[in-house]
Formats: sequence, structure tokens, C-alpha cells
Amino acid sequence: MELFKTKSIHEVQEILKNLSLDISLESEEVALVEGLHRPLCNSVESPMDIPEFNRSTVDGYAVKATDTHGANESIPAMLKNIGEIEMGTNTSVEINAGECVYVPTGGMIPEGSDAVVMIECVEVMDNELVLVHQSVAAGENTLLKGEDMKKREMIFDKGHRLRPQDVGLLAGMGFQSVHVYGKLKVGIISTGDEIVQPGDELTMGKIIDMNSYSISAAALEDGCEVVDTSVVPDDIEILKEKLRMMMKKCHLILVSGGSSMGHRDVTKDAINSIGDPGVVVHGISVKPGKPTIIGKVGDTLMIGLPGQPVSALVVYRILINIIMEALVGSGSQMSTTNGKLAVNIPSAPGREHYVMVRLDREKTENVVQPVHGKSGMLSMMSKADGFVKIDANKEGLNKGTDVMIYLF
Ligand SMILES: Nc1nc2c(c(=O)[nH]1)N[C@H]1C(S)=C(S)[C@@H](COP(=O)(O)OP(=O)(O)OC[C@H]3O[C@@H](n4cnc5c(N)ncnc54)[C@H](O)[C@@H]3O)O[C@H]1N2
Ligand code: MOO
Repeated sequence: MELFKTKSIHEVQEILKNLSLDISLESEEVALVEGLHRPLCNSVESPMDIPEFNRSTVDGYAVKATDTHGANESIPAMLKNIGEIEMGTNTSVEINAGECVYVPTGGMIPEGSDAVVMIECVEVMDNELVLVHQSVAAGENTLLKGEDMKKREMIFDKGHRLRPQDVGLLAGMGFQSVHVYGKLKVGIISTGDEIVQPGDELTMGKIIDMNSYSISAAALEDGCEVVDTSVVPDDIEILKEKLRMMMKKCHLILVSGGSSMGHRDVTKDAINSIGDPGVVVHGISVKPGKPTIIGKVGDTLMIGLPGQPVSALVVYRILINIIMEALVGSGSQMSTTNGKLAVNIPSAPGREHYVMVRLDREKTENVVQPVHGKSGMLSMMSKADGFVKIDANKEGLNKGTDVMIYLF
């Protein structure tokens, strides 16, 4: 009797890292906004000070802070207004003790001035005289040269995935394009004699393909390029042919279904028969997802995902994170949050357990409720906000435990 010789998730991490070593994603230069969510292939430092000049953060009067000290409603400081700074222009104006100048929000603060008094706190007596009713400290209501970013300050490490704020900051530094890693090219195959496509005739015994859709969508979210998707029957020759074809254009092929040990589970044999090293892992100590297959043929990673739709998507998420970490130094797109368990969650030790959960916001914290279901029920994931990991050495988690939720 053949049994799965399961590997722990830590062993799988090492194995996948080693298998990924000789896969290189060529760098490409893309327009800034195209770089969204993509990992940088070099670190980035600021080529300039931001801002490049001292700016006012309010509409008001640029002053020497010391001139305002002690000023209040009843004893204002009297300053001589020497003019107005025009927005978006350089200024040669310089202020001396006892002087002030009008400056709009974002306008350049003139030489000699180190603070700005808001317009609401002054009384303009005539063109020349301004009464200041509030004391300001040096630096108040200003954004000084280099205060946002210093020239040559490191801002992003290699592998950092760009978020909208990063794209904006890079634009503010004058970048028009960025160098990012090329996309991981992925092929996706759903196997099974029972699988039909949405829109096909659904005769009794057939089911509609979910996995190539959920996995394609997740791969797109992770910044991969889905090069090809296909449905093939449980026929080893057809699967081998499809794998050979996809190998020519993919870094990674994800095959769902046929990963177990049934008579028609042919994924492992198909991978083994098309080249070396073939399958290196069959069985991972995780729940769901135990029958997962990991292999490589030539330069292409091949992963056999369990056919059950929840298992397929969960295992994809866990493994793509490891692969991305190995290839570009930063994992995939899953973000996390924290919360408190509303109930006890039991778990059988020996396998890392992924439990689907829903988050309810109560007062200041997230209350975490398990979403029950079987790995053949994809609605379980649609009803959930994420999953909680329970370590392989734990028998479960107690009500009230603080847990991390991997959001999807
Ligand atoms: N004797 C044993 N049987 C099974 C074991 C085991 O250890 N011993 N493990 C079970 C577990 S756990 C899983 S998970 C499944 C994995 O099976 P396969 O990867 O071989 O997947 P299939 O048998 O092809 O399909 C399982 C299930 O999922 C449905 N499916 C498959 N592909 C799709 C798709 N693209 N979209 C939607 N649904 C899909 C398929 O119709 C089956 O119902 O093995 C257990 N068995
Ligand atoms: O482990 Mo399976 O992947 O329970 O459905």
C-alpha cells in the first residue's frame, strides 16, 4: 500500500527555494503606474531633496519665529509687511528682524524666515503693518527642504512591491519609469473527466471548472502573467502533451486535480515521465492540501494542487508566497490583521491547519469566527475574510487567543 510521505511546510520551504534558484525573472523597465504591485529589482534612493525648498504648510505670513515670541491677543507683535510670495516661483525676497511676508500654502519661504503664522492669527492694519496675535516656534507651519526625503536617502529595498503611495513618491522624485522584475509566467491546468467549462452542457456527473478560474485570478492578483489555461481529462498522455507544450513558455505550471492516489490520479506520473528531476514532494503536512505534488522538469516548476477547490486555492496561496520570496525577495499579496478568537478551534496535531475565518468588528477589536465547511465547498472561502494558521504541533487554539489573520 502506497502512503503519502508527507513533508513539513518548513521542509517544503527549503525544497521550493532550492528548486527556484535557477529561475530568473528578467528585469524590465515599465512606466511608473504599470509598476503597481510589482517588486522592484533594485533598491531606490532619492535623487533629490523633497521638498527642494522650504515650503509653507498654511496660508499666512512668513516670519522670524523670535519676532513673535510673547505675542498674544492683547499684546500683538507688530511686523512690517514687505510683500507677497508668488506660488510656484523662486523668490529673492529676504526678511530681516521685524519683517514679514505673505506666503500661500505650498509657497516658498523666503530667506531669513523660519516659521509661518496662519492668516487667521494676524490682523492686517494697512499694506505695511501686520499685527501678529500668536507666537510661533521655529519650524512651525513649514515643510523644510529634505524633510520629506533627503537626497540619497534609501527608501525602497530590492524586492519591495510598489503600492499607490510608493508610485506617487517615485513620481515626486522625478522618476518616470521603474525597473521591476519580469512577471512569473504561469500555466494553469484543471484535470478531470468530470470537468466542463462554464456555458458547456452540464450532464449529470459533470461539474463546472472552478479551479482554473480561482487560481488564474489569484495569480493575476499576485502579479503573475497567466500565459495559458486548459482543461484536460484524466489521461496521462494528454496531460503529458499539455505539460510539454506549456513548459516552453512557463516558469510555473499549476495542475489541479489528480494529485491523490486514485486509479485516475495521473499528475505525478505525468510529471515524472516528461523529464528530470520530476516529482520531489508528494504530500505536505497541511490541512487542507495533503496530497500536494511539487516537482520540476527542466527549468519549469510544476505543482500538483489538490482538486478540491478550497485545498487548491489555499495551497496555491501558501506555495506562491514561498516561490515569490525565493525569486524576488518578497512574498505575494496577502496582507494580515489581528483579532481575538470568538470560540475554541480544535486541530489535529501533525499538520499545519488553515482555518477559514470571518472578522466581525466589535468596539476596538476584530472578533474572529471560524467559517465551517468542507474543502469541496468553495463558498466557504467566499464567506470568509481570510484564514488563521494553526501550527502543526498544536491541538487547537483557545477562545480569546490573539491570532493573525491572512486576508484574502
Ligand atoms: N484514498 C484517499 N483518497 C483521498 C485522499 C487520500 O489521502 N487518500 N485525499 C483526499 C484529499 S485530502 C483531497 S484534497 C483529494 C485530492 O484529490 P485529487 O487532487 O486527486 O483531486 P480529484 O480527485 O481530481 O478531485 C477532487 C474533487 O475536486 C473536484 N475538482 C477537481 N478539479 C476541479 C476543478 N477544476 N474545479 C472544481 N472542482 C474540481 C473533483 O470533482 C472532486 O470532487 O483527494 C482525496 N482523496
Ligand atoms: O486535504 Mo484535502 O486537500 O482535505 O481536501
